[in-house]
Amino acid sequence: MRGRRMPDQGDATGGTYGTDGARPALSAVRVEGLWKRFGEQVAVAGIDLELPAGQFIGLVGPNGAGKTTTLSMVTGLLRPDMGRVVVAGHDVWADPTEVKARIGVLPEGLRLFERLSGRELLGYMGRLRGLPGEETDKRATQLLDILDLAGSQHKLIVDYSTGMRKKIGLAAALLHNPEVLFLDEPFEGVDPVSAQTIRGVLERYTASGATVVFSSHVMELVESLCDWVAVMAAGRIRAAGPLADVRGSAPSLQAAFLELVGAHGRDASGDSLDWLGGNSGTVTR
Ligand SMILES: Nc1ncnc2c1ncn2[C@@H]1O[C@H](COP(=O)(O)OP(=O)(O)OP(=O)(O)O)[C@@H](O)[C@H]1O
Repeated sequence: MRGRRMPDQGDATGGTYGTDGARPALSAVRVEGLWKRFGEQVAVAGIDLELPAGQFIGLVGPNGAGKTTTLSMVTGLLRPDMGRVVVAGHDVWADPTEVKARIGVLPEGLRLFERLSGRELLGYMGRLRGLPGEETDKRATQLLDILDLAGSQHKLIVDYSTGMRKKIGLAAALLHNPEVLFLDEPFEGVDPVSAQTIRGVLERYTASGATVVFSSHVMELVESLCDWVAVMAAGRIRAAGPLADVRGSAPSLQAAFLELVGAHGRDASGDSLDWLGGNSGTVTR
């Protein structure tokens, strides 16, 4: 079986099963019957999902699949139309303070305090999280150092590059040592050296028992990083489970993904783009 193939209607029970079929004792996130509609557009169509704790989890899907909307609802940034989310044992909407103390979030299009320096931002986040000043300073120094931001720590965030913004956002999300870290496209705009650094930090973090949930389009990255994946398309979960189970007999996660999301019939080698390229001739009026 390939992972857990989800039925087309959003009525799966959402359990997570290991390859031996055993149910793990702990789940970091439990999603039940989650729906979100924007006008006529159904962004998330009744998903059920249980994400195991202590794993590196990838949420993958094509553009518009509903990944950001799902992560926003799971992290308490967007209220669902229907459904329930439990993170680290607490209901996200009934018990938001408990949940927010236990999670870190790096959202898509992260808004930062542009007129603070990177170091000041971490100082501010430490206070917000109730950390003692000395502890904040120690952690900030280590994070800035490992993320190669020490040289830019006194620069204003407005002057940071895209990759530097991702890294300072990640540092801010990790500062309070959350149980579960949610990252929306964390590697977008990040150079390969920084990506390797971020990867090292996250691997170390999950090795200590914490959970990372991240969304990405980059299958090679997901395949090399994740222990567990959920594939989403058109607002529904198409498959979820340990990476090897979801990949099944396909040669790569990319191949399995294309099959799962039904990306057939978009072959660009036909004549539908016959005007594109050097041999197409010029348009005459
Ligand atoms: N605020 C909004 N208002 C209206 N429609 C929205 C809004 N947010 C998302 N949508 C729609 O909901 C659907 C899911 O969008 P979402 O951003 O969750 O997808 P995604 O999987 O994160 O896509 P991408 O990989 O391109 O970022 C899309 O059709 C999108 O147009």
